[in-house]
Amino acid sequence: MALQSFIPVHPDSHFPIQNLPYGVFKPQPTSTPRPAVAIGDYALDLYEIALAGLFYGPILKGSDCFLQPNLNKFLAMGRPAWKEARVTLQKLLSSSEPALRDNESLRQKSLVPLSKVEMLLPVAIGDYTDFFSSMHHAKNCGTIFRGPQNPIPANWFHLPIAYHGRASSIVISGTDIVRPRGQGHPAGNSPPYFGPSKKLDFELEMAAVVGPGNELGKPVDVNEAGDHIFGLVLMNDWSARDIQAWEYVPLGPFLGKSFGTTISPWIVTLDALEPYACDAPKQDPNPLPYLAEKKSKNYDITLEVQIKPAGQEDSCLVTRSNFKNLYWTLTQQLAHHTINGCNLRPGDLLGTGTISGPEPESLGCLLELTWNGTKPLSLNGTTRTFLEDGDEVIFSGYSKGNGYNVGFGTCSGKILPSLPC
Ligand SMILES: O=C(O)/C=C/C(=O)CC(=O)CC(=O)O
Ligand SMILES: [Ca+2]
Ligand SMILES: [Mg+2]
Repeated sequence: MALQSFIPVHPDSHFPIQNLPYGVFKPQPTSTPRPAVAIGDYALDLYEIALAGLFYGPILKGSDCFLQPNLNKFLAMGRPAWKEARVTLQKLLSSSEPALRDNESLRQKSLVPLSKVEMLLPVAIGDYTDFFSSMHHAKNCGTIFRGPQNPIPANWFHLPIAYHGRASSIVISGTDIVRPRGQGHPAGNSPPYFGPSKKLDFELEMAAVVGPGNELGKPVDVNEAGDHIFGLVLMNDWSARDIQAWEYVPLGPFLGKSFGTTISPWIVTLDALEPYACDAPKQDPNPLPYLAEKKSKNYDITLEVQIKPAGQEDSCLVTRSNFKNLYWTLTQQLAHHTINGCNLRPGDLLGTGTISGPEPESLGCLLELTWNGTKPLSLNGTTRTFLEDGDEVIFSGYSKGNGYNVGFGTCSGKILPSLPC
């Protein structure tokens, strides 16, 4: 019999007791931010649980890590603390445990309906890096941007390629995105144009939230890199393809990406995802020893993108992919990031890169789905090449258990018109 909570959880919910993802919320507009885990339709306020003395384990007893306005302090404590918290919270919320179940005043204080809370960024993100780890995405983008001869760069099979993103413009799901303005790729010999992007896109990604991190000059071993990853969120690396195509040579993405990146509010821990671990694809050629792992692991997480055009009641599914499509693993990404001595810090965000699968219905962005705007998609009676003002893009992700989902909720954002030129 599966573990059950005393709080009723619908079988379609993303937040059963097997999940317990971490977020930060405000119970009321004037309250200070508080760490929480999601359970069914509620946020369990960890500030109240800590004040009530219910974290009784040797690491978390008396700790102020849940009295903070973000999760950075808890993340810095590492996997032993994360495991202890999970054991404590699964016990506290289980149907057989009276401590919270039978304490009405604590239940009133600590269980807040999700429909009433404002979710915030769960961590203070010091640095954000975005990888490029799906081979299907690399091949399609290479073909579109550089032509069909050698679409995948020679270095791609030897190292997880990445660019440094902009942490300041990472926003929480539900935040509107203003269409960026910029210089667009000129056609033929004409000069570049300036104006609102005409090729605004989403990128279906996930991102790893870094735990303890490493000291400057001390790389993380690839076989220990898992202990440096607290969990995963959904991420939309919004991309202006016309700006990107013109600016990216030779230093990579800049203003075509840095106007906004959206993440989902609940961090699903690697411990909750462990039952969905699967083998990563075989790598050929073998990576260099510092990237060769004893066990190369992905996760079976279904990922979906819906677009809801302005004024329409219903959203329309535009793609369905899976995290297991990634070629470079999270642990290889993290080890590679530190191999030169670069230090990662608690709360840093590592995007996986766009997660495209092999099938035409599993491509992770409109650049690929519409082949750079040449093959429009049909959407509930209308069509799309790139995003239009008023479009809302909604990502969701989940792993299916026996009678429940370990899910990520949604990651959404709506496009607002650009500023006047
Ligand atoms: O092929 C290129 O030049 C770049 C493609 C991307 O947009 C890269 C990116 O953001 C990484 C990714 O999402 O996979
Ligand atoms: Ca990206
Ligand atoms: Mg971005």
